[in-house]
Amino acid sequence: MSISIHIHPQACTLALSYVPLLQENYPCFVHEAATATPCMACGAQMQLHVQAEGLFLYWQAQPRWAGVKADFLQGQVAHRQAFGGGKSQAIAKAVGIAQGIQPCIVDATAGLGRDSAVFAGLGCQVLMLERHPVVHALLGYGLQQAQHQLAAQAFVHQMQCQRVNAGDDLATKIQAWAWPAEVIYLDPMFPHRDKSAAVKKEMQLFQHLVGPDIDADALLEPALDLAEYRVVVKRPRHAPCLAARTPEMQLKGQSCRFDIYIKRSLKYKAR
Ligand SMILES: C[S@@+](CC[C@H](N)C(=O)[O-])C[C@H]1O[C@@H](n2cnc3c(N)ncnc32)[C@H](O)[C@@H]1O
Repeated sequence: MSISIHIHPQACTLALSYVPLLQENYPCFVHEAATATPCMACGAQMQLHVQAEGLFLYWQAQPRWAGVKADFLQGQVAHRQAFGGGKSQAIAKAVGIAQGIQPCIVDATAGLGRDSAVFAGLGCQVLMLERHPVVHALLGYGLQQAQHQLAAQAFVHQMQCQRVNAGDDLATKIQAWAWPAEVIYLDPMFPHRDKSAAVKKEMQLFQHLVGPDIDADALLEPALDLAEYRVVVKRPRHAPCLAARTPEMQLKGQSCRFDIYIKRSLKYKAR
C-alpha cells in the first residue's frame, strides 16, 4: 500500500505534529499541496491530507469520495450518542454497562474509535489501541482535536489512545500504563457485507488500507488471561467465532453479533 502525505499551506499545527511520527513508521512521500482536493497526479494509492481542519484520508481509486477522518463530535459518533439506544443497545449490554456499572475498557482494535465513543459516552473510561500508523494518526488527531474544543462533551476526556500492536505482549504494556483492564473489546477487520452506503464506503477503504487482520485469532487467548471480568468480540452475524472458541453468551446487533467470554460478574461500583 503506497501512501503520500499532502501538506496544505494552512495546515493545522496539531495535525502537522503527526507527520514526523508517520514518516518514522510508514514509507510515505510528503508533498506540498496547493488545493484542498485529492491530487490526481500523485501515484500513491492513499493520500493523507493535512489541512486547516485536520487530517483526512483519501483513496485514489475513489476520487469522488470525501476524505475519511476520526470525528468525535459530529457524524456517526454524534448520531450513535443521540439515537443509538444508550444502555439498552447490544454493544453496551455486551460490555456489561448497566445502572451503576461502567467498566474500564481496553478497546484493543480501536480503528476510528466509534465503538469506544459509545462506551465513553455511557460513562466508561476507555483505552484505545491501534497498530496501523495511518489509522492511529487519524484517531489520535481526532481525539486530541475533540479534547481541545471547549464545547467538547465530557466523554472525550474519558478516552485515551496508544499506537501499539495489541498482539505484542499486551499484559506488560497494560501494566506499565497502570490501566485496569476490566473488559477487553476486540473488533478485528473482517470481510464486510454491510449494505449501508456510508459504512460500505469507509469499510472498503479500511479493508484496502489495513487488510483483513489475519492474525486476529491470536488476540483472544491473551485477552482472556488479562481481562478481569470479560472479553467481548464483535463479529459479523454469520462469521465463525474468533479462534473457533465458543463464547458463554452472544448478543445480536443490527448487522453484527457480540461474542461474550465471561470470567466473572461485573459489580456495581460507586464512582
Ligand atoms: C474493524 S476496525 C475497528 C473499528 C472500531 N471498532 C470502530 O468502532 O471504529 C479494526 C481495527 O483494528 C486494528 N487492529 C487489528 N489488529 C490489531 C492489533 N493486534 N493491535 C492493534 N490494532 C489492531 C486495525 O488496524 C483496524 O484499524
